[in-house]
Amino acid sequence: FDVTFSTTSGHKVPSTLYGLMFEDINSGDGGLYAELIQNRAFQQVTPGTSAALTAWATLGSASIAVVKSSSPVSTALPNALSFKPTATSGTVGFTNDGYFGIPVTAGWKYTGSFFYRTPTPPATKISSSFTVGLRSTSGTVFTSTTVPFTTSSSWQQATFTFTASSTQTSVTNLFALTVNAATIGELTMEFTLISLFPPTFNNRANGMRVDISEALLAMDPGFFRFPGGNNLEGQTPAQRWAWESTVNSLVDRPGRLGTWGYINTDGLGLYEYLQWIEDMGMEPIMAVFAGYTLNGASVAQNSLQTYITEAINQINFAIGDASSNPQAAIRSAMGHPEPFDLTYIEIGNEDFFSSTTYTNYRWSAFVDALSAEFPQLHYISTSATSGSVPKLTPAPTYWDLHIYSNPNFFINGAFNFDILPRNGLQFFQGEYATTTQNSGATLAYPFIDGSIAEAAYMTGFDRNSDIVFAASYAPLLSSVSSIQWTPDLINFSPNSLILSTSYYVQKLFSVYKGDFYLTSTTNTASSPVQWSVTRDTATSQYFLKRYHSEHCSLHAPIHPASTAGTGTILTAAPGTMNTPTKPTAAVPSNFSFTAGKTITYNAPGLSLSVLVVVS
Ligand SMILES: [NH3+][C@H]1C[C@H](O)[C@@H](O)[C@@H]1CO
Repeated sequence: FDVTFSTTSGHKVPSTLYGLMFEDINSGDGGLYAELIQNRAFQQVTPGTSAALTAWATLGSASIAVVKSSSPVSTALPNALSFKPTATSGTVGFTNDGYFGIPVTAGWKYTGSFFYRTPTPPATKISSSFTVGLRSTSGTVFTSTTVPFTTSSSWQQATFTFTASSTQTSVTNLFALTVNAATIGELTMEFTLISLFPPTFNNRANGMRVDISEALLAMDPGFFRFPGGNNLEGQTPAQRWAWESTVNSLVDRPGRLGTWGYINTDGLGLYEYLQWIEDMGMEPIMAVFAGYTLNGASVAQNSLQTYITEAINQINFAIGDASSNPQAAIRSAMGHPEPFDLTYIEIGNEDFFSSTTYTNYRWSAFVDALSAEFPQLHYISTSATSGSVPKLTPAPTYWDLHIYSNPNFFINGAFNFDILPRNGLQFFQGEYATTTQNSGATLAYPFIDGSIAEAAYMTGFDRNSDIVFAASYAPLLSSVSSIQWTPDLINFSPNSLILSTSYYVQKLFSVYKGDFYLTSTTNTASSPVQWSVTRDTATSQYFLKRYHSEHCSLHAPIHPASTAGTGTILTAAPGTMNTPTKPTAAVPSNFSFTAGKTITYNAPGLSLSVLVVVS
């Protein structure tokens, strides 16, 4: 195929063109959010049930149960772990097995804390010490430290650190809190908010996992859509993601039964999201609950004001003036006096499942009220997973559309945006992924056929980035041990990541998006080769991204001076996927080539190549 491209005509590429969509779908607690202790505060559990003790077990001669504390540590955290030795000597205590394991990594400084009290302290106070540490399930202690205590009926908070001196290949490890029974006899003590963090990204307290953050940072992501997705909505209004329950101290956060059927601690709350997004250099696309819930119901028009006010307060938490606005004052007290950067607000998620209420009143009620309060922000309307541009009043200027399909759809869809009107409406491909094979078979992990098909579709995002301002694969993350939606861009275990073939496609397009799209000859839809050419003005590099579904060569004239070029190619045999057992079955490789007046480049089928030349 001959490709010619202009070095002058084209259009700017928005910095937000490629980014990340996130919600807690087996991906927040135990994933991006770095807390290592599962069920750390017994949130939203029923005392006395075995489920209330998820992840906890006794160690030695002791008994434990979750109780409703007679004097809770806070209103938000009414429950506590009641612990009682059942012997008067020996080491006794309890353990937590983490989120499907706990990594022990040499050099890591772990930071922990817990609240404790003695509901009925002895007349003569007892002073002793707890030992906290990490150990194998067979009792080998990898690291530990001691925390002195004196019995008291009021809650005390202990803080501690310890450092691991070895790296354990197994993650089947335990956090243990023990005490010498000889010192306290059969005394009942209560514990809650028992927390342990590894090193976090940018060393933030209550922060995010380093390896996941770094893998995402390597994608040069332009934006971060949060907190959902379905997890924004909940099954009922009472179960929605309510921002106010996710801020202030961890003792003030009750947690909630998330949309995906497990309890969210909300330790990853609005502040942590915004701080991490800022640390990662991304633009937030912050969603507000808009009155549609996943039981199919919509909040009635005359009951919306509560949620409109909640959305206004959520935005003020992010960008309000801390000296005059109470929600902004919470942000300031948490450590960020200055407003966060915020431009985009999404009103709801996939609201066209509600058929009429978004069109009839919910969109206009929210966007009229919010744009009156915050005229400087951009408001994104949502859609169902397909469908035409929504008929909304006021007409949206930004529209989020989602598509999950098979390789053929994405290969045939490379020109889907070329035919759309240039009338001011900006598109956000907020969720997309190859979820099935062309046969319809579902995918446990992305596979090269689907990832390369996504690349064909993404050449369309480059070419139409005058009206496509953002695009993100979904879902972004999932634990390998607890999965509800496949495939995912990245899967993770407690100490490893599986970067999928689609991860590499997203990374190549995002890292080489440049800042200016150069008009080039194009192919036709469903062709076996699609390409896009962009330029990075600062480095005067040209990026030629090419998707190949079959072997062919491509000739591209390169303007003066270029002699040497560097390239990256992702290719693999049909059906190849990166999995927990074969995490690097398909990874990109780099090469160099001689540039000149033209480039002749042969690429195998099922490949994505990026050719970089300096003009
Ligand atoms: N049903 C998908 C669409 C919704 O917005 C997400 O929560 C789900 C997984 O990405």
